[in-house]
Amino acid sequence: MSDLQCDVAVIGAGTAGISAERAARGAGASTLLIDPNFAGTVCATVGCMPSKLLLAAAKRAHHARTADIFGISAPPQIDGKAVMQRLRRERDRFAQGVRDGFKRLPQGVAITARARFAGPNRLLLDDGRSVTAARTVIATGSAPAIPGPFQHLGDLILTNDNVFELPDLPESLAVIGAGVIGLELAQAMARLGVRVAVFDRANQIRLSRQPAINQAIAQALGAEFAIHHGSSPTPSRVDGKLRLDWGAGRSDMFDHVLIAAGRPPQVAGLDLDRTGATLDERGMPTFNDQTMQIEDLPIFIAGDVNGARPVLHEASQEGAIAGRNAARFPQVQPFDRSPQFTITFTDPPIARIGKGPDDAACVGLSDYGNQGRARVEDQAQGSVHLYADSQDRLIGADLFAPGGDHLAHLLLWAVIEGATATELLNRPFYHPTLEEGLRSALRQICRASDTALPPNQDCGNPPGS
Ligand SMILES: Cc1cc2nc3c(=O)[nH]c(=O)nc-3n(C[C@H](O)[C@H](O)[C@H](O)COP(=O)(O)OP(=O)(O)OC[C@H]3O[C@@H](n4cnc5c(N)ncnc54)[C@H](O)[C@@H]3O)c2cc1C
Ligand SMILES: NC(=O)c1ccc[n+]([C@@H]2O[C@H](COP(=O)([O-])OP(=O)(O)OC[C@H]3O[C@@H](n4cnc5c(N)ncnc54)[C@H](O)[C@@H]3O)[C@@H](O)[C@H]2O)c1
Repeated sequence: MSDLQCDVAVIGAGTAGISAERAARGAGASTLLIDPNFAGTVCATVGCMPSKLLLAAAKRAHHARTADIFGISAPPQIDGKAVMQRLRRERDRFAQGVRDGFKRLPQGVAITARARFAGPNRLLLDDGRSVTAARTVIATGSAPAIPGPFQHLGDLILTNDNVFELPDLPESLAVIGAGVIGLELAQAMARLGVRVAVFDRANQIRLSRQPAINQAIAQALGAEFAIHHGSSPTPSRVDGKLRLDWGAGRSDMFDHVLIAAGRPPQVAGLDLDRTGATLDERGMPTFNDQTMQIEDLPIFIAGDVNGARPVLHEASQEGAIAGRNAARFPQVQPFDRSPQFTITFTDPPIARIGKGPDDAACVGLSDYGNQGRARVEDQAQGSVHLYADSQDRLIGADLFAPGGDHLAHLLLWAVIEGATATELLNRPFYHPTLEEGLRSALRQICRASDTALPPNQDCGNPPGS
């Protein structure tokens, strides 16, 4: 079979791979983009977008169910088939957009095959062809880990790969893993009327660096569905349904189990040992996170597959850095990376920004349990913890608060700008907004760091702020 040649081969046509190929080609390299499916990215097909579509339906149901507090009664009728149809209709539009992008690639760039290394400059494709590539970008993503006891349960098992294909909502769902995927999908399903129970082997929620926030998450979400900590239940199939046993005689039956127990990098089958890279006990190479280069090899690694920052905007940026550097190799250029930034789209959302409490000289707390605008909207719960250095400069935040996905962006941008609490307090806060709630935390930081409050701003609060 034929041997293909290129300056830069990109393995994996997900978010990181698409971005890497574009950057390498933009920098003048001849490229190949290799993927067995070209079905669309994980984000569009089975990740970010369908999960947010399910959460959006759940939010509508929740608002309708809780409207009576406003004097409005609208008990929701949930048509599970229609919920899943709308999800797939919208999801398919996003996925089609990605596939349309593949059609616009220059002829011959997209290679439909699975690749593995035969050497640092040589790839073998599963259709018998081979590729001689001066440089390669690995962008093969991650895949759900299925704990051993669940591996033989056949159609009772769901992961993010097939849960969005359900024709109808199940009546009951067990979820293994109280992490990001587990809690987003558990809350969505529960709000859509599914009986949900979440199991996690850890003794507590660990989504936040702030223990008080982890407790608040457990309390708030635990009021909507059962969360069993410190448990790795044993599954069995009984009369076509799933039975879970989790010690001390406790057991329950479910229609399905959704596995959300982490997503390890997809490196199996890549034969990375043929690249000359030193691999750790998990088979992972070391790489520079400012250049995405593996050691001093002509090989770069971007996106979930490097296991460092497994979220979309990072995959996209890492792909751009890797693709550009692959094209320029050996003149690779380091790029500054932005602070850590993750959002879990529960209601309220959970976010981590920048550095955490261990690096902070002072901490400011805004309690959203009685915040004005949050009360107006019947969303008053949670808190924002802001971290600052000794000069009252913001370095990070942890939050679980209404509007948290938006607040998190403001805070991240303030951290990137190096803004101080005083400077932020000196900016206008419209009334009544969720943003106003941040002022308590900012004022606490000014006091703790012995920095003056802005002299031209009132330090009181308008009613309900
Ligand atoms: C349910 C869920 C919800 C999520 N929600 C969010 C969210 O709201 N916000 C957010 O920021 N992130 C979210 N994420 C994470 C985000 O989806 C990922 O960080 C992102 O998709 C990673 O992109 P990637 O390019 O690294 O991998 P992928 O998009 O998975 O691409 C990897 C590609 O590599 C290909 N491949 C694998 N092996 C080979 C091989 N040997 N040869 C050739 N090709 C190969 C695969 O076919 C695939 O196309 C979510 C993830 C999941 C699972
Ligand atoms: N909003 C977002 O940005 C978003 C949404 C979904 C997914 N993601 C990405 O996907 C990644 C994977 O998400 P995830 O939720 O699968 O992983 P995770 O690491 O967030 O959570 C996995 C959980 O499963 C538990 N667990 C593992 N094995 C277990 C077992 N055998 N029994 C019981 N519990 C077990 C762990 O203790 C952990 O709490 C995330 O790290 C994130 O990067 C992001």
